[in-house]
Amino acid sequence: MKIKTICCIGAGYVGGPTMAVIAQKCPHIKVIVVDINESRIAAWNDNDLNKLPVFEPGLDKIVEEARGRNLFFSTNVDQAIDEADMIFISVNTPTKTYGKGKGMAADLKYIELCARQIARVAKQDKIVVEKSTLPVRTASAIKNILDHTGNGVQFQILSNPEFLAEGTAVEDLLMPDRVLIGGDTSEAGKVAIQSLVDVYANWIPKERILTTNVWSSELSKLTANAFLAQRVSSINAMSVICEKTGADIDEVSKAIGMDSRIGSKFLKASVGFGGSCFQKDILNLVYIAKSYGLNEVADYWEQVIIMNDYQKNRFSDNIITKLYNTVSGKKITFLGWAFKKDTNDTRESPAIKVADNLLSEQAHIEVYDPKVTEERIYADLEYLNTRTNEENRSLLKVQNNPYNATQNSHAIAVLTEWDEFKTFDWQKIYDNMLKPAFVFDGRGILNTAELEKIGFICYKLGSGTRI
Ligand SMILES: NC(=O)c1ccc[n+]([C@@H]2O[C@H](COP(=O)([O-])OP(=O)(O)OC[C@H]3O[C@@H](n4cnc5c(N)ncnc54)[C@H](O)[C@@H]3O)[C@@H](O)[C@H]2O)c1
Ligand SMILES: O=c1ccn([C@@H]2O[C@H](COP(=O)(O)OP(=O)(O)O[C@H]3O[C@H](CO)[C@@H](O)[C@H](O)[C@H]3O)[C@@H](O)[C@H]2O)c(=O)[nH]1
Repeated sequence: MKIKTICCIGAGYVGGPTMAVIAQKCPHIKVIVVDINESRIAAWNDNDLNKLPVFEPGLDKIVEEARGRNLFFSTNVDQAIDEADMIFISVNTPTKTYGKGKGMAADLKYIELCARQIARVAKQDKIVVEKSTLPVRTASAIKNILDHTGNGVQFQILSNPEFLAEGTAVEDLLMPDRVLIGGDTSEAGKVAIQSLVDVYANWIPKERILTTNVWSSELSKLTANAFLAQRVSSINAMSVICEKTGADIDEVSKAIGMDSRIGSKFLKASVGFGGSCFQKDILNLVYIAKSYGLNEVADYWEQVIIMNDYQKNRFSDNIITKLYNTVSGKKITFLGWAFKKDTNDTRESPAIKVADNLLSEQAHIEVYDPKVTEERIYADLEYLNTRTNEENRSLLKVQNNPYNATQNSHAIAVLTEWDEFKTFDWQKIYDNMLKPAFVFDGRGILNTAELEKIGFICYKLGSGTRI
């Protein structure tokens, strides 16, 4: 079946960039991205490309090229469903915050709402593609809803998990390591799989398009994230041993990463992993394992999260200890709030937990992040519910200039690895700080030897006493 019109429900960090790239690479396909969030859609349609709701290097150019030609953003979900031959579901699947599975299972209510809406609206056969990350076997629930509440039309369900990482979304979409498509093994299922293969084949070499059964595809997404997060927790577990022994985590990473069986990627020690996916997906995996009675498997994966929490708390504890066991009334500057560089996304960013810990010790924090807005930072703190909004606003200030943010500070904490931090005038920063001036590099990006020459007292995560 040749696809003429695609609809994507959910214009977020995945739906927006993914559909923009499909539209750019497939000018013969009309792509309509819909969302119930009106302000988000308005931002996707804004003439000022700096106002796109997702910041990703290179995305503005792609949107500029395709928008209005064959890429459209709209709030009219029904119309887009009706028009499309293929519907991607790319809505959020956060961790449940209520009821059974609270704090562990994925909340599938938005997925179910989409399925019910598709069933109600569709008057012709459709291919429904799971783009959201979902627990294994969700496709059967979607199929059930579609078949029982639909208008008698035929639906094929495909799983096509997204592997893009934020900050490199465009690159990842243009040249993915692989595209994974899972579908039914029936004849109709094979036709549906081929239709989606044909879409991607417009720019992706065929050998990189992998097809599997639907359950393998769903489970591969959770598995990939669990393995990636496990590597970060593993290297972070070694970082504390480095600090105790005088080994250096960057040297250890390089030494083990050159072993081709291990590989060099995802071995950068940090203040902890963040982002909307790793924690959510591992908790989901742990929940799935427990639901099958596989407690040892659940405990194994849960340890990845426990280690990550330890790393964030250890970082704030260390700041308190080094600042003579009290940060009360002291100004600490945060460089970075985003969960990684080159994104404005702050979901599960380690900066949030580190800030919360320090604010509970009555520290005064000033934050500088080149892309994250002030409202976002306050919203992140408010969500924790540790103290009132007014208290957060009086203890934490947001600055749009790093030199103002560091003025009269006792200490600087690097929470995100933004490249520009390396290019600051560190002498000027030092001159305007209180002494002794401390730097806590939670991302291992600064040249601590140079900073020490200036006079800073440096803590670099994973770097022990120098012999
Ligand atoms: N963020 C990533 O880097 C990433 C990467 C791979 C996979 N994923 C997965 O992709 C999915 C989406 O993630 P995201 O980061 O894009 O989320 P997001 O929160 O940025 O976007 C989801 C969008 O869906 C919209 N939505 C929810 N219910 C809707 C409905 N019924 N009708 C129309 N719109 C609706 C929301 O308003 C929101 O704008 C999740 O399952 C996530 O795990 C995310
Ligand atoms: O060596 C490393 C690599 C990453 N991180 C941290 O780990 C987190 C996640 O980083 P990354 O995986 O690069 O970004 P995400 O956008 O969260 O992407 C992950 O999650 C997505 C959502 O499921 C998947 O699609 C991607 O394949 C997967 O990499 C960030 O806080 C990073 O700073 C480290 O601390 N050290």
